Amino acid sequence: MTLAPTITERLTRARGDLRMGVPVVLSGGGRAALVVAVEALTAERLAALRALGAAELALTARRAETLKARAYDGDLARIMVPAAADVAWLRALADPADDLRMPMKGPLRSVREGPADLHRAGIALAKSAHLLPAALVVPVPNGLALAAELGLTFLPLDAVAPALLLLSPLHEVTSARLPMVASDAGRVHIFRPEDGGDEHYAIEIGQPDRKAPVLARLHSACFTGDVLGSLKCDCGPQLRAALAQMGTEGAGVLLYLNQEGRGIGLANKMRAYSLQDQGFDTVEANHRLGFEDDERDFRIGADILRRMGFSAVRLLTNNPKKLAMMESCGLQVVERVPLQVGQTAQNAGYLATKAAKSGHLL
Ligand SMILES: Nc1nc2c(ncn2[C@@H]2O[C@H](COP(=O)(O)OP(=O)(O)OP(=O)(O)O)[C@@H](O)[C@H]2O)c(=O)[nH]1
Ligand SMILES: [Zn+2]
Repeated sequence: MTLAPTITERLTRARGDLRMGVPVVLSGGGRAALVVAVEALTAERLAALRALGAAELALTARRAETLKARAYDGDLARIMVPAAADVAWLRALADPADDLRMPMKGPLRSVREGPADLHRAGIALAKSAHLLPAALVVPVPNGLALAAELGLTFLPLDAVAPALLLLSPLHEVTSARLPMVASDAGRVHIFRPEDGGDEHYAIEIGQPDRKAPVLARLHSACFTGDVLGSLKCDCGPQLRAALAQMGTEGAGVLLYLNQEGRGIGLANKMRAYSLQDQGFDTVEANHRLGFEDDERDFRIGADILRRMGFSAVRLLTNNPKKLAMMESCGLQVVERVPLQVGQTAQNAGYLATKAAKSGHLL
């Protein structure tokens, strides 16, 4: 039935549901479970969920490590939720904000038996909704009937798992001329993903030759650096220096990718900043929150460049992962153009950590 939402469209709905605290139904391998993001869970919903059965808390192995909980499933841990546990207990396990003030949260008992695929999908969904990567999972006997009865989004795992890995196709919505400080000959293109996710922007300077390597920059959104002039990172100066170099050369493309906080979203980045004020570095802070160092999908940048007609780039970056990803997406990187600007007393530690732990080139 062509009017029914596709699996990708249902995933987008599911992200909205999770952000509101509404459970979704995940089903696969003859099992089904209600899944809700801990960050948005209310006491009323928790009570209603517990009336349906025993709950398990799915956390990433990164978060479990800080909590000293066993992660029998490799990349994640399934924590048994005691009968007396309330929303505050669950939140404290999901959110590291008070870890140092209240380090003893256990003893935590992890589930060892049975598959973790529904839990894994729940965590992936919470991450993609830019919520803390923690999901409450309540097994139910008949997921499809329950979803129909309660009007919940129903997600079959065999379709969801591959869809979560796919890059949603993007298309250009519109473009317009934009004279800028860096160049009079600017044009902003808006690209929209078909899955209803965040739009991304391409800022084209001049009229770059599609047959020659283009001076290109993949810039990830940084509200604090780009807009507020934060001294904690180098994003704002990098943004302006990249545009200035394109202006001087007369041609280039800067992609402004809405992947705030290396893909974890602004709220989680601010949580990471609070942890950094407690003494953790940029990588440790991500891990304590349950994220990997870098959750960005650089395929988006390669896809947009290709759609604009480019096949080779001179890439402005210090990040070797961006170079590797461009190449693996079929874009030839003929040159890495270093972009070292904006060093401050406040970001020296941040830049040193990126060089030491994330392989950034100096
Ligand atoms: N999670 C997290 N994100 C941060 C932090 N500081 C900056 N960011 C984000 O990191 C991203 C910076 O991206 P880029 O400018 O592409 O930096 P990069 O990966 O170092 O690569 P190049 O600048 O190309 O060398 C932006 O999305 C920022 O919002 C932090 O401490 N934690
Ligand atoms: Zn920044």
